[in-house]
Amino acid sequence: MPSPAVSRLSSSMPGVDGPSLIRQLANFVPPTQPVSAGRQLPTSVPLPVLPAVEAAKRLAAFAAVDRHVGLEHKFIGIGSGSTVPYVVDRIVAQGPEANRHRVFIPTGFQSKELIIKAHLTLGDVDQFPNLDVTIDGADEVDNDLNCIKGGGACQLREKVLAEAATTWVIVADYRKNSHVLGTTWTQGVPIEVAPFAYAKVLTNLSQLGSPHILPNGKPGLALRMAKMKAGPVVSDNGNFIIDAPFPPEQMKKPAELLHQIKMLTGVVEVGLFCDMAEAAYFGNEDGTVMIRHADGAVENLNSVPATPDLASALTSAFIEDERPAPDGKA
Ligand SMILES: O=C(CO)[C@H](O)[C@H](O)COP(=O)(O)O
Repeated sequence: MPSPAVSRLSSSMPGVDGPSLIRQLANFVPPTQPVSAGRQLPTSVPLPVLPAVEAAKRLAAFAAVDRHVGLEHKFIGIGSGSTVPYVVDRIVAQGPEANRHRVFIPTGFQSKELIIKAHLTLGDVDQFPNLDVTIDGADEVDNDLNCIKGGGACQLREKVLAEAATTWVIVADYRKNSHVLGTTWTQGVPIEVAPFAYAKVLTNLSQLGSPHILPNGKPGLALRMAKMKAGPVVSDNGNFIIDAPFPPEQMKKPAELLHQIKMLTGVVEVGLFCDMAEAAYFGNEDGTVMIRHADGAVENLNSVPATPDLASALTSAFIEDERPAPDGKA
């Protein structure tokens, strides 16, 4: 349902319906404040229209920053992936004054570069082990906000920064919103392993139930190989990555599976993040954002403000509570 503002606008523009206007608004990049000694983004010209998935990522990131990065937040974890650059853009748009006394902690090489290029202050988690908030992407998120992460091989640092933060928030596009992990992210649970132990861990994972060939005939359990380099992917920590798919019966209990895998000697970290997220923000194709909270509540935002409003954050269009009724009836 379009917000009142969108309805008013679309009724004054013949031939423009609410959903299409929402889509256009979703593609509008807001004017931003120049950052001292940093890059200066356009102040009035919208950037080129993004493909729907990119626009959805941007909406999710903007909404999450507006809600979770306030003036009082000084130590901020920045995750990895293709959604996170929009998180940094929105933080930069809060202006130099908001960012002057903040320190940003990256989950890997990519986010370190983002922080440096945005002229934000870079720190590391060994200097700042207590973060106010970390915002990160995810490869898939289930009903209980458990996630698969590590598509970019960053899960070790990502989990450290998730645990170090008072609040851990996920930003993603609509394709990541799932009921059972492994439904859309089918290549398996990313597992970081000590290089010399990889063959032993592969054997262990096979014994745990990860198939070498999937039921559809595609390759299953495997050491992740690099695309533009001969040999395996090497993580920012100098380790290898194994991708281990498991049948739905095991993926339905991600915490149990996480503990089983983590107990294998040679495993450094597992890309299953269970019971950690406070909220997941999913940008949708129609320009709306769905927020799923850890307690089961679901909010739908019909729009995201063009510029960050540090005082009042977002306006919730409406709130649906999807928690089961106390008597157990739907
Ligand atoms: O876990 C990750 C990297 O290890 C990323 O957060 C995950 O792959 C999501 O990335 P994107 O925002 O590109 O979908």
